[in-house]
Amino acid sequence: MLRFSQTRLFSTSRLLSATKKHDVVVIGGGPGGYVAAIKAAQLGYNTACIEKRGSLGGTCLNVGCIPSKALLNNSHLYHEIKTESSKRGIDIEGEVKPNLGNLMKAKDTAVKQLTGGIEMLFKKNGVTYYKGNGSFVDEHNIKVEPIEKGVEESILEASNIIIATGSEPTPFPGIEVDQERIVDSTGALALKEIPKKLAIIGGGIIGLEMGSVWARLGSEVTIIEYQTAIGGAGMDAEVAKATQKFLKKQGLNFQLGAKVKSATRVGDEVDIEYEDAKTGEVKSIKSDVLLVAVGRRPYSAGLNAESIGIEFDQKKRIVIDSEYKTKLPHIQCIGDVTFGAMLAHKAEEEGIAAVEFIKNGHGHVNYGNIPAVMYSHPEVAWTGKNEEELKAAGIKYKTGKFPFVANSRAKTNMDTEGFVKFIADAETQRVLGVHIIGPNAGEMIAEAGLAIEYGASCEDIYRTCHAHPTLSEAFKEAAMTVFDKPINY
Ligand SMILES: Cc1cc2nc3c(=O)[nH]c(=O)nc-3n(C[C@H](O)[C@H](O)[C@H](O)COP(=O)(O)OP(=O)(O)OC[C@H]3O[C@@H](n4cnc5c(N)ncnc54)[C@H](O)[C@@H]3O)c2cc1C
Ligand SMILES: NC(=O)c1ccc[n+]([C@@H]2O[C@H](COP(=O)([O-])OP(=O)(O)OC[C@H]3O[C@@H](n4cnc5c(N)ncnc54)[C@H](O)[C@@H]3O)[C@@H](O)[C@H]2O)c1
Repeated sequence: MLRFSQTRLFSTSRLLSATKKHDVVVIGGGPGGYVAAIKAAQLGYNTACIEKRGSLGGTCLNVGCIPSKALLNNSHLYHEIKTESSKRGIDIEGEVKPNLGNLMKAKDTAVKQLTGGIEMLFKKNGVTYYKGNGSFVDEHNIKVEPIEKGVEESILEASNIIIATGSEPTPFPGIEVDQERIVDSTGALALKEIPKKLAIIGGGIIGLEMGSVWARLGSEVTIIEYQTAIGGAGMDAEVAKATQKFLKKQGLNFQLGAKVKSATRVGDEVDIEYEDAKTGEVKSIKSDVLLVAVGRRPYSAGLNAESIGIEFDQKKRIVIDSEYKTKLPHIQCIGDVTFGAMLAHKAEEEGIAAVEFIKNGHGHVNYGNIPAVMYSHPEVAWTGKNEEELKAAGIKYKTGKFPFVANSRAKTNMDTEGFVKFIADAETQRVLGVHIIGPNAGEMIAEAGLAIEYGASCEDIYRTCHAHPTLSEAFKEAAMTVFDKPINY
């Protein structure tokens, strides 16, 4: 009934002439949506993906993972060259200075190449790409309002629909983002000059990654965080403490347990007022730029999902069941706009699983083993459980740690900050969680993921031969320390 009454909104002839039929229509071309679309096409479905940004890849490739990692990598190189060259035996004549224009150009090139690459993959796999805003007309029809001039509006009729509309920065009530002096993560990735002073509200992953970038380039960075620990949700408390310590050594300032009351742009400065959550003392600082990074919230504006009865929870997440189905079983939802960690690889996994549910009636994502990586230097990475979670669940565990200062490769690389920490079941030795601070921790954590997925014990890991001299030997030795003694420490 709904379907017929709502299609009357359009003139019949226009609807018929522009209606295109697809087996699967994906709304949103981010890591969740584009992966789902490619997988669906590979499984033989006539598939379309609607994206309104003008380029594929979503938040991650356009204004998230990829541009931030480009800036993190190159600012790290700059900082290393400037501060470490001479002790590594490289003499540099003249001043080493950042070239912000070229730094941004390198970032933009990476973004362009990778987003363009997805368009190629769509072509290769036969996914039809609609550039425009997708909104529900009824339970099976989606209107595409094109972003390009001269392109006709389309109606897509779909047997299966996957919503993957992502997330957006959570606004801070009363603080207006102008993307110049008061910025969100998108603005922080494109500053026109290096701020002398950068204040950041939020000591989560975005705050710490962007704080690292600009501190390396010369900004005096102050992080104002409401909690008494940094790192956001999921970071093991011991790791969070150690992370704060190394970031402090790198020049980042921290105001923890601090409740921001207001931030106002005054000319070319920002006045920020915050309150010590314990004492109530009100303090203020001035900065040239303020980054607001207090989390992200699900995004579904312009989707018209409410009109067809899609259910939302109080946090505006689309409610789904274990097969990613919304209240309407042919409409699934994945990625940032629904439950779980807001991470690109989590969205990708869900994209594949959702399509497999359509095809085979089963799919799989292990939410207990989604790695998280903070791309500071050293990197911070973890997967599985942290100590706090195991204590709360009453599970008996043992921990073991091996520092990179005792690892031969880290030593030869003069890159010894950090450690590998294992958490294992006290009785069975089964690995429950791994938490790493260290060079290339983001790569190393994949080994932990595999171990947890296959139910490996610490012994399974330390009896596996690891090449010498590699950083991964620290991983092996950390596994040894849980129930045995390490060799090199
Ligand atoms: C600065 C920053 C750094 C990050 N770094 C990392 C990282 O290193 N690793 C990591 O795993 N995660 C990172 N993330 C998080 C990651 O970007 C997200 O978790 C991921 O992009 C979510 O994917 P998604 O497909 O669910 O949504 P998104 O990537 O947000 O994509 C959704 C897409 O849907 C489109 N859309 C929305 N509504 C409609 C509509 N009605 N019609 C058509 N199109 C629509 C949007 O334009 C958008 O392109 C970072 C995020 C930020 C902000
Ligand atoms: N490397 C990565 O994987 C990566 C990088 C960037 C972003 N992301 C994802 O993007 C999402 C958003 O990142 P984020 O850093 O904005 O969120 P976050 O949730 O990681 O951290 C937000 C921080 O802001 C603090 N905060 C909230 N309100 C505050 C207030 N009023 N005053 C002071 N502090 C306040 C919180 O306590 C928290 O520590 C996260 O889910 C993250 O997973 C991932």
